[in-house]
Amino acid sequence: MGAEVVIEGLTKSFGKQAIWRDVTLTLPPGEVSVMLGPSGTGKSVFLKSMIGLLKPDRGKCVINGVDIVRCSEHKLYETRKLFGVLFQDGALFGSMNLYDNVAFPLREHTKKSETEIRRIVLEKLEMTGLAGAEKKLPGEISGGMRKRAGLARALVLDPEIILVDEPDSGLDPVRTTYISQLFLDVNAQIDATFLIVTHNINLARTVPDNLGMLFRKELVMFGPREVLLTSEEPVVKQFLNGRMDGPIGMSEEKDSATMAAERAMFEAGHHAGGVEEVVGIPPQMQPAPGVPERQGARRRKDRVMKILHTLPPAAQQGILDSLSPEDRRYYGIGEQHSTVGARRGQLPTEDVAQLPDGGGWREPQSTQSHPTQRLPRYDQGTS
Ligand SMILES: Nc1ncnc2c1ncn2[C@@H]1O[C@H](COP(=O)(O)OP(=O)(O)OP(=O)(O)O)[C@@H](O)[C@H]1O
Repeated sequence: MGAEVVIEGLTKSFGKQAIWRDVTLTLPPGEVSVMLGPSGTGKSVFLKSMIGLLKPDRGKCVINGVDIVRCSEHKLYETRKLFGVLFQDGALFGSMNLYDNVAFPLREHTKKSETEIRRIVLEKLEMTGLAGAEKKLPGEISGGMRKRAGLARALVLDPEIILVDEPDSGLDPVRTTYISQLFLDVNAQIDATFLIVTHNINLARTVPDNLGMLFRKELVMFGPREVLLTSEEPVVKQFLNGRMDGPIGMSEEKDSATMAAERAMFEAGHHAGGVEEVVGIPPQMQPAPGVPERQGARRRKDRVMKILHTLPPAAQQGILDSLSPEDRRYYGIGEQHSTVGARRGQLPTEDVAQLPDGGGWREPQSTQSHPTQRLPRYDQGTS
């Protein structure tokens, strides 16, 4: 199973320029999470901070009991081995063929024989759909293949956590969907914890278990996908619909005068961009046929069912709607709970979290106090 990553109060600035502050979230083990955010909000800085390539000013990032913000160089070096990172352009060595690129971490960080290295490299190339391409140079292949080769290389040391920086950059929407499918297939096969940073709306809507968003130098929200996909928070709605109408401006946050002037313009009929406003929760992409079931998805279902009553009503409804008849029986959800609105957004814990004895994913101690970080609490009878 992938490692859990617990981030608390993480804050980063460069000199006087604050990038983000007090970021608190937990990446649940083996689940796929996506961090959204307008350009320049520090998503890449966030990834680099998680692997200790940049040093946050304060806060914690704890992996397997090691806080990588404060640990020794030796511990940091050891903990980094848990990560596989897929950089935007694949970060391949241009002069090496794909085989040598993928073999590189094994030759650098292990004492494995060339026979063993060959077995691993060919397995990872196969897993990423690159069997037969081992002699190609990065310059001879498409952007999508370069990304898949970068992913193959990220996989050779059997990572527990995979970080992906803007997988869609330079890819068309179809290739972006193919690489998304690959992430889910790989997740199903190795059960690693994934964090993908992106501004791709389709990917955000259909791929992750959890969604977060950085804006105004803060984590606006982080929680189960259903929470952000049904959120009424203006910045989240604007971003997920790719429209001009909202707090996000051309280069950064809009001031209130600009926002009011633009609002008047849109109300007068000017197109705010984007297509029709997309509402609701599209089904999540699944591993391809023949690929094992995602263990992370199974644990995630248990986890969200336990915190269901703390989530906003629309998110509760979305989660209930996604349950199969077997799931409903397993969690003890009766027909009377098919409409959350009828219960004014309050599902009593005893009705929604009847996990069989000893079964189900145990929520880690550290996350119990913030199942959906930075969200207002919704268990106060909000209708
Ligand atoms: N090493 C650095 N030194 C100083 N400033 C930096 C450094 N790295 C990043 N920044 C600044 O941090 C801010 C956030 O950058 P970052 O690349 O993380 O944003 P992003 O959200 O990933 O953007 P995009 O979506 O456009 O890739 C930018 O203003 C950038 O100039």
